[in-house]
Amino acid sequence: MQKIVLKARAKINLGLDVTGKREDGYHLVRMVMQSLKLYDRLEMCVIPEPEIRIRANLPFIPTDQTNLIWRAADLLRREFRIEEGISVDLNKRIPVAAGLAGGSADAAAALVGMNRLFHLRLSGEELMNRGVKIGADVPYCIMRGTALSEGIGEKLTELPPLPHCWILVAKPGISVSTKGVYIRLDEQKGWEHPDIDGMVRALEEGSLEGVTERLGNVLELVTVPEYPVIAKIKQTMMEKGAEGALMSGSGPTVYGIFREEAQARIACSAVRKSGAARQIYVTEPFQNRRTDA
Ligand SMILES: C[C@@](CO)(OP(=O)(O)O)[C@H](O)COP(=O)(O)OP(=O)(O)OC[C@H]1O[C@@H](n2ccc(N)nc2=O)[C@H](O)[C@@H]1O
Ligand SMILES: Nc1ncnc2c1ncn2[C@@H]1O[C@H](COP(=O)(O)OP(=O)(O)O)[C@@H](O)[C@H]1O
Repeated sequence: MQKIVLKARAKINLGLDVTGKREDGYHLVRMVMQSLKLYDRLEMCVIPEPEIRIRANLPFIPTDQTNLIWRAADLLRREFRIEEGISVDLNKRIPVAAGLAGGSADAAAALVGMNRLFHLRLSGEELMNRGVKIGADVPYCIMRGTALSEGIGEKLTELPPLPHCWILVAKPGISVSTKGVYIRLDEQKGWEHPDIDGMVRALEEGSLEGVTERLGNVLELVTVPEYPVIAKIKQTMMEKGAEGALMSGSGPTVYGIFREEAQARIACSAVRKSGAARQIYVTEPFQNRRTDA
């Protein structure tokens, strides 16, 4: 049986602005997205039984229909009337419910895997159109690299790569609901919008400083007052030499951007010592777009 291995990359939001709301409750966003080298590993193979079988290395990851991998496989199995089943072995390394799009990245990888295993010949764009039915960030997780994300997350524009740097990600041991954070943002009277256009220009100029001085995420307006640990981690990272630090997505993960690996590692030890987070990784931007959907 043919077996394929895929890497599902985590993402961070360098910029996240909310500009409106659709009638179905989804928010209109303007986000600068960046993939990370941090990844989950998926091993996929076709099985004769008409089932979607998922196994995961961590006990708390759902392996039933609520797993986004299951939904991705089911979507293509139904559309293409595939009779065989699929087995997926998930090795999860991306912190879960963290604002790092781990589930969306897994779903994106599963779509790509199904496309290859069953020779469906769908283009990247065709996969992205299906991906958004699973989650707003799935199309971006198919594209990867540095991108501007608009609409609810499905309108994507490729951007020049983030200049090389080191990224420290730290997830505090709290859980926040993405839906809840967006709903609570609606209670805010208005907010200062992050300079997304300026960040795009900085990327075009290849200026890391231009990016780091514009890091901004309006969802922090909801989470930072409620969870002081987020501000605490940001402060520790800044004190240890980060060029900038921000919460990713709906949180609670905080990342810091460093010019040198050694600084990132010192900051990593400081965050660990402070007890503010246990899941902490030093990683780098991942810049390869998916060319082989
Ligand atoms: C906040 C972000 C930023 O990149 O990332 P995460 O924190 O999830 O990583 C995304 O907008 C999350 O995208 P994703 O997690 O794929 O969203 P979905 O599963 O489609 O939606 C979860 C819930 O979030 C809300 N939602 C999501 C996206 C969006 N543009 N507007 C919304 O209001 C909806 O209430 C929805 O029910
Ligand atoms: N493949 C998956 N990996 C992780 N979580 C998943 C997956 N499929 C479904 N989930 C569920 O989705 C929730 C959010 O997961 P995740 O994608 O890691 O969050 P976020 O979008 O905030 O990064 C989890 O609590 C989990 O129950």
